[in-house]
Amino acid sequence: MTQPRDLQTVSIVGLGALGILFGGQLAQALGPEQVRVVAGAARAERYRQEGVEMDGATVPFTYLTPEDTPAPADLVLVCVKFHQLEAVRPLIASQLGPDTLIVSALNGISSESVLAEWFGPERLVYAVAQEMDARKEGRRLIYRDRGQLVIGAMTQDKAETERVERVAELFRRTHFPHTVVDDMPRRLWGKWMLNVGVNQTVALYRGTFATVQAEGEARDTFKAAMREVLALSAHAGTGLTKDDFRYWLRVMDGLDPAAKPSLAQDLEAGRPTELELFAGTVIRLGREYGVPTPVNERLYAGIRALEVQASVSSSGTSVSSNK
Ligand SMILES: NC(=O)C1=CN([C@@H]2O[C@H](COP(=O)(O)OP(=O)(O)OC[C@H]3O[C@@H](n4cnc5c(N)ncnc54)[C@H](OP(=O)(O)O)[C@@H]3O)[C@@H](O)[C@H]2O)C=CC1
Ligand SMILES: CC(C)(CO)C(=O)C(=O)O
Repeated sequence: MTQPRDLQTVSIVGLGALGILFGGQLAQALGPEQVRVVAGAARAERYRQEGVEMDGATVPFTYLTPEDTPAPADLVLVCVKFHQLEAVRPLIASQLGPDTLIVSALNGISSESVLAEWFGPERLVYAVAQEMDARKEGRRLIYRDRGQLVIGAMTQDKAETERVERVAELFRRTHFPHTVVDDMPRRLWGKWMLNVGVNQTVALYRGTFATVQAEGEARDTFKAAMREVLALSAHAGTGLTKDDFRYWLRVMDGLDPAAKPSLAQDLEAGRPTELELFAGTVIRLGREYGVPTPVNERLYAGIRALEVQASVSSSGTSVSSNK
């Protein structure tokens, strides 16, 4: 049997904060021809005209549409928001050859299962994006910390471990910041626990990371929302412990106090948020396992109300474009 070749070409789907952050680092190491950004015709044309900027320079990507894709990619890195996943399904499909792998940088515990259902579980390498504070403003990436992608196998399956190793080899070769872990289900749930706490609390309090880094009501809410995920984890068999809780608290305390998590960025910009991925999922799982989730219910209601306010105040203007 022939071994799949080393990963050489990467297609980025979703050129936002993480797409630029990750794609920019890969393009620097692999060269612009090897790192392609895939989009529909109108978006691709905008990117070709305007480009995107990281660290004060235009990132030299190759921009493709599904129609002008010359050959499949070795790896597709998915960097859209969860509610944009359905719209980019054909873009991802257009990059796939027999051995193409898919990594999802999305937050939450759902995107990989959706992608596995669409494209086959044998393509997936699970990942968690952590320790960055990135946002896209116009064509520019703004960040203080680059963070890293943590990858790992969800099962003991040898084929899955080999897939993880193929991606790890690419990351080592390109000096891409990453860690390979052997407890990926816990990592996925741990990062989700952090997002449930920090993304939602900062959004509700209309603050920054500083809002939850200081002792007080907001930090208490942040921790209480995370504790509900800890309780769910015992039922889901993902084994989050108090040590995980403390680890993710330290990760959050290390973020730029002046920056904001992605959900707060979306709310402020009047864009749809990933609320369903966070409180929406906590509440649903709470009902399933018989675990009370009052803090997430409060966060859900509060953020929904702010979303309605934001869409009313921006009515008449388009809040997001899927073209
Ligand atoms: N920002 C962060 O620091 C972190 C984010 N995450 C997670 O990573 C994921 C991505 O977040 P983030 O990078 O912040 O999101 P952004 O909103 O910055 O980026 C998403 C990008 O997807 C593009 N897009 C939307 N719809 C389409 C479409 N139909 N076709 C092609 N492109 C499309 C948009 O491009 P355009 O701008 O051209 O419209 C947009 O910029 C989320 O799940 C988030 O929770 C995880 C860790 C950290
Ligand atoms: C917590 C954080 C900032 C990751 O570093 C994040 O995941 C987000 O902004 O969605």
